[in-house]
Amino acid sequence: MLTIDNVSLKGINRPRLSNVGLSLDSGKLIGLIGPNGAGKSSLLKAIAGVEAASGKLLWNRQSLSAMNDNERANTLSYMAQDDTPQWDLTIEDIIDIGLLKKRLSRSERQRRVETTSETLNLSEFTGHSIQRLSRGELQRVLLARALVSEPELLLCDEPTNALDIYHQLNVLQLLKKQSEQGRLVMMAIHDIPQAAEYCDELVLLDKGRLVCHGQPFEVLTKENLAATFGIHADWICNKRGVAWQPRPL
Ligand SMILES: Nc1ncnc2c1ncn2[C@@H]1O[C@H](COP(=O)(O)OP(=O)(O)OP(=O)(O)O)[C@@H](O)[C@H]1O
Repeated sequence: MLTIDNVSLKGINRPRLSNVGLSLDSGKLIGLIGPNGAGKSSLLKAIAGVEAASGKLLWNRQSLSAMNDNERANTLSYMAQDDTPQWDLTIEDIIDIGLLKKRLSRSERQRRVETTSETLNLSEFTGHSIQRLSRGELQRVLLARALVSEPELLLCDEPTNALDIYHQLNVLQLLKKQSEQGRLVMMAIHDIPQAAEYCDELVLLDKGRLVCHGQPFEVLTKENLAATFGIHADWICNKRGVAWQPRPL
């Protein structure tokens, strides 16, 4: 269980996070939603320890900030938004970085890198330099680097934003599966219908504040969508499923 207690992070004109408090259970896929600048990335960075925030961040009652590098690496993985490594390394080298702090035999490392690579449809790029990949291919490599250590807590900042629709669905199903295996998976996501369909719970942020946390139907109310995104959205149910029609207020 992740406990986020009164977490704040300073910004330039206004706080990036203001007294955010949440309890999130393992075994769930959590979607972080909110408009640009709401604080989604800031919250993921604070949990990952990339940014030093005030307040408490506890993983199973143990302080994340008190963990040493090895303990942290054995607990969580963080996939940043739009990370662009400049090194001329192969995709296997990059995925293997996710195992740097794990004490595994060479063969076990190799096995895990291969399996994760296959899961993300990256096998055809074996031996390729990451400098020759498209943005979407690179995004899948960076997700593989986060997944390969099989972390209890997986933090992904917009893991699908550069992907084609096939790979978006593949990654969402994969993250869902990770949560079903007992992990806590948190992802920032802008696609509201996908967030509603795949996530067990949503966390709606706006201007660094927590607006609402709950099941998708509890969070995606007309009032919340109007107040945070400035949109009016009708959810339409018909024989083909559920669609939504957003328009500016
Ligand atoms: N390093 C930084 N120093 C100061 N302020 C920052 C920094 N990074 C981001 N901010 C500000 O903090 C606020 C929250 O940014 P954050 O990146 O967390 O938003 P977000 O919800 O992830 O947005 P987006 O949907 O655009 O990715 C924004 O107003 C942003 O301008």
